[in-house]
Amino acid sequence: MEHFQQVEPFDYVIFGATGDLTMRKLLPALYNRLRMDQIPDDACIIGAARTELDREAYVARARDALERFLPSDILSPGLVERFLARLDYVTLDSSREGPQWENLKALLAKTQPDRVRVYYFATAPQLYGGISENLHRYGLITPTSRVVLEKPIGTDMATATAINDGVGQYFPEKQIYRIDHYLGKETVQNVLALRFANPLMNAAWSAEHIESVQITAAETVGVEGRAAYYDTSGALRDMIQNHLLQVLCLVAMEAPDSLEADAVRNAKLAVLNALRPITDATAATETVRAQYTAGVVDGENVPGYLEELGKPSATETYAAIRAWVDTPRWKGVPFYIRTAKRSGRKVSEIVITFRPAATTMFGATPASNRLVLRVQPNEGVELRLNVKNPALDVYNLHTADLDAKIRMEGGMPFPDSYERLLLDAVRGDPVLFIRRDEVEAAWRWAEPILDAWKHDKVPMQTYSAGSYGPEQATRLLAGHGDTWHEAAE
Ligand SMILES: NC(=O)C1=CN([C@@H]2O[C@H](COP(=O)(O)OP(=O)(O)OC[C@H]3O[C@@H](n4cnc5c(N)ncnc54)[C@H](OP(=O)(O)O)[C@@H]3O)[C@@H](O)[C@H]2O)C=CC1
Ligand SMILES: O=C1O[C@H](COP(=O)(O)O)[C@@H](O)[C@H](O)[C@H]1O
Repeated sequence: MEHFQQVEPFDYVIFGATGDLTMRKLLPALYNRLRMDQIPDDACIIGAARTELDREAYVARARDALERFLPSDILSPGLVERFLARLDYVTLDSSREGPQWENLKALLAKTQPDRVRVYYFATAPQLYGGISENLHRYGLITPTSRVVLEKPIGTDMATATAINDGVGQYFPEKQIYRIDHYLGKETVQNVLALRFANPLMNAAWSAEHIESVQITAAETVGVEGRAAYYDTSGALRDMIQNHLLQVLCLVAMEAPDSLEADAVRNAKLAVLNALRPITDATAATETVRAQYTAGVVDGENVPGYLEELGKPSATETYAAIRAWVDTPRWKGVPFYIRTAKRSGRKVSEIVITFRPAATTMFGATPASNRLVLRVQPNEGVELRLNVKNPALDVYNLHTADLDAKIRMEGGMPFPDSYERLLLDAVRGDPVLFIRRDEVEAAWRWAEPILDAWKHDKVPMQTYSAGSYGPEQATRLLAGHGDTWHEAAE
């Protein structure tokens, strides 16, 4: 099915319907797709949470959320009413059995039983198994049901296994959609287009021509209202184990046979399985962890992480890792990954540094070609080339950047990544969702790093809020003669 077409009628049940994610991301995303005429008028969206609310009260909350989180120019009163008319709500403690489930059953019984049903778990992951069990107990899992699992899928292998087993007992793997919103980003999907639709790139995409790869996701925000969650997570679990490893997989994988979900997932899995383990013995040389201290971000004084938290903590808000993909294609190529809260700039990007030309023709060695895939903001692709300096008669080189901006038609903003993913679950297209074995392979690599950190094999560094991270992260690259690419303003 074409992705701009209307999807078939569906029932979307959101567990955690009063929460931050639903209000800030899910309802606005669904509204936007209704606005683009991708959601049919007989679709139903049912919120479920413990808070006692009737339908009207929930609709009022949803209206507030749309007004708060969507730009006013896309909020037309008629469309908002059309969207809100699709909503319903059940008060439900989803972790317990009880008569409240019959209310949900009654709402679902209003539509055809063979309609697509999406159960979206936007609540604490410890509840996922119990919700699945209750959906089964009350006969709500149909052959056309799908379940979308929000991150985090565990905090380590054991908890991930428990979550996956809990859900997997009632839903077969093909009905489970583990969301990673980075895969919903257009510019992340573009990695495959750039690599495999351009023979020029494809031919140069290996250790023979590539010297190093950098993957950065830095944010200016701190932990905002999510300190309780974040302090049990930290930068590695929050961003690297999932989002940045997924990006790394797309950069490093072999060409899949097709864009079918399992072909792409198998290719990603092969990369995860080829990641060189980082052990207690190597963690100190291959990883850096740090916490931000007070500083200035976007011209404003901000407190340090520990002050914000109000208690001591060993949770990192910055992580940098030198990873190695042990396949013939990537022999000797470091993959530098870093993520930060309270960084000097919000930027997510992939930087490919090519090996310099082996020529003495121009005197000095020409600069390395560098390809920057700007995931966000200022989405685009930039290629640094060596050209002759036209101001001089002699062959003096300087660099020039080819800069291709990736823009939506009419200058519209990029759709939020949740929009595409929410409807892919309705379409039954899992290609941008994570398979269980990928989650496990990612934990297999990440967990020993977390263990080494827990046992203080790697000292906790600090960095000022508003800076680009600790000095030790600069040294991580300097050993290989590399420097971090800091995106220009
Ligand atoms: N917020 C975000 O930006 C992101 C969140 N996530 C993930 O999404 C999930 C939800 O996060 P978030 O919205 O921030 O969390 P919130 O704490 O804001 O919301 C949790 C929701 O779960 C409901 N809930 C809690 N216990 C039960 C229960 N026993 N039965 C039914 N409903 C229950 C709460 O409602 P009530 O109290 O009324 O029951 C509330 O609606 C988490 O897994 C989180 O890690 C992932 C990425 C980003
Ligand atoms: O999953 C998460 O991602 C966001 C960053 O997402 P982005 O699309 O703005 O790059 C991060 O703030 C949050 O801590 C994390 O849980």
